[in-house]
Amino acid sequence: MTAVSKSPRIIVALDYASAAPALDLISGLDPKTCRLKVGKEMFTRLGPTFVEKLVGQGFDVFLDLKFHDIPNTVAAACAAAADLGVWMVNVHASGGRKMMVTARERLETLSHRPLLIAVTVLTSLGEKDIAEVGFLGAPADNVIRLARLTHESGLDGVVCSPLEAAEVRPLVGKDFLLVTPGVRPASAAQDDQKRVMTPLDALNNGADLLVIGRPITAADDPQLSLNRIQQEIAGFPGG
Ligand SMILES: O=c1ccn([C@@H]2O[C@H](COP(=O)(O)O)[C@@H](O)[C@H]2O)c(=O)[nH]1
Repeated sequence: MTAVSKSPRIIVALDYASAAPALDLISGLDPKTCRLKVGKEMFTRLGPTFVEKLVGQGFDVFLDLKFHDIPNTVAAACAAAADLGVWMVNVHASGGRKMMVTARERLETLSHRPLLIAVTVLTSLGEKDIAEVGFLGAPADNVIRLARLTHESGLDGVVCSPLEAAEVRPLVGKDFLLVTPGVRPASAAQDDQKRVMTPLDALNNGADLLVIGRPITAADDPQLSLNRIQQEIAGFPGG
């Protein structure tokens, strides 16, 4: 497992329909004070060139494409992501041990090896949702099971909700990254997220990195909204 700096703790999820508003926001950001996430929407619209542009500006870029396929396909996709110079990539833990191990081993052959993490249970899913797709138990039970599997597979961390961070932490040690979307300042709308916590509560509960999108990107003044979140966590080590 690669030791990683947990600071800056905020990863801004750039979920925009075009490059212009994203670049407008980024123009006021400092790579030393926040990281960026490119997800399915922007990657599908703008492709690898957009990702390389952000990397070229000095940002740690989390390419959040949540690969889920047979081991060979996922490993090749992770290697393609690594070629873009990104800081972190992810897969779905439910793709299984062989898939995660194959992806990790493939990345280990490369000169630039991004961090590799796995999604446990999407933060938009609640108890009823996961029962409907056939998962037994509460969301936290499934997060714990998949976090253990991810840890055993030698990955660098997991995506989970901040609600589960305290239960997962003792099972995986301090260096295993807990990357948490489902983060909402107290005044923000919950949107389609079901398992949420405020930024400061998330860190106090054991989250390492906070993925925050709409509370920043959909705000009237995104920069102000980000500044407020940064102030909220400023007293937390590395915040
Ligand atoms: O379980 C997950 C995994 C990924 N995400 C992604 O994080 C951001 C959250 O955006 P908000 O606007 O702050 O809700 C988004 O890009 C998701 O694709 C997640 O929310 N939950």
